[in-house]
Amino acid sequence: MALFIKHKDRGELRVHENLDELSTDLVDYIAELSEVSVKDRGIFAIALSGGSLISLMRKLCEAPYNKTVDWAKWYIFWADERVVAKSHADSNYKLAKDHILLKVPIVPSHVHSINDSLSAEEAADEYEFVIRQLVRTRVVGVSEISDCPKFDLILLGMGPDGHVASLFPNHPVLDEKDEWVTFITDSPKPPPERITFTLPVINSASNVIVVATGSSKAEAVHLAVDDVGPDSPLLPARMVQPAKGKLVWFFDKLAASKLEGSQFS
Ligand SMILES: O=C(O)[C@H](O)[C@@H](O)[C@H](O)[C@H](O)COP(=O)(O)O
Repeated sequence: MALFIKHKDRGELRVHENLDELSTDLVDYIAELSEVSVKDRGIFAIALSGGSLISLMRKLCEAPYNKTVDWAKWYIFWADERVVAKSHADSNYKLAKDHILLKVPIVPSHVHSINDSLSAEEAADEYEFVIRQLVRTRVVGVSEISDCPKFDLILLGMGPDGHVASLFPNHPVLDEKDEWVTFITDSPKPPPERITFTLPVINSASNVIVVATGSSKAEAVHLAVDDVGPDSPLLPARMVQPAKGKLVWFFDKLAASKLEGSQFS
């Protein structure tokens, strides 16, 4: 049975028995956030990442969600993207398109992916420009506490090194304060060229979900969530701290096995 825990300062932790249970809870929670956002703003602006997260979201294409979710109100973005052609197997856009976007009635003009004919730097600049236009028209909300966009939901996976989006440990882009979207050309996880939302944008969202599964993530989950003290490495996942928004972690038992209390091992 799943265990839901309110952590004193790291948001809500949801630990699941297995991937099937996690996936069911994840899509149910996303559908709930969509409903609330559509009721409040008439829009659900959601940013995706790549990795296993997308296959864990596939139940959204099935009953009841394929009929009950207000797909026409969804606007899709990417929290990070690999700078490759949209038809390339490494493209986060292609991953989401093949598994989800083609299978639900999302309005094609609401899907905002990067321009794959540009360099990483140009693609990041242009993507930020696109988001700025959509903030101006309030398709994307605006944060009350920063000049950042306020996405209704940002969905992140986490690597075994604790990276989220394309924010890797000890990389200088972790310090980026001014840009909304930036680029890297030296990603330790291939492919090397990527664009990514910066931490101020992630931390201005109304809701952030981080999904981590499997035993290879257990140490990073411990470092990202537990009170490990200042001498431990500061992982990008630990720097995910929405100022006003709600943070929810979705783990399976393996990823949660090194969390303090170790009731999950
Ligand atoms: O572009 C990417 O590489 C992804 O956005 C990346 O940040 C991913 O979400 C994590 O690496 C976790 O991936 P897994 O869930 O597949 O381990």
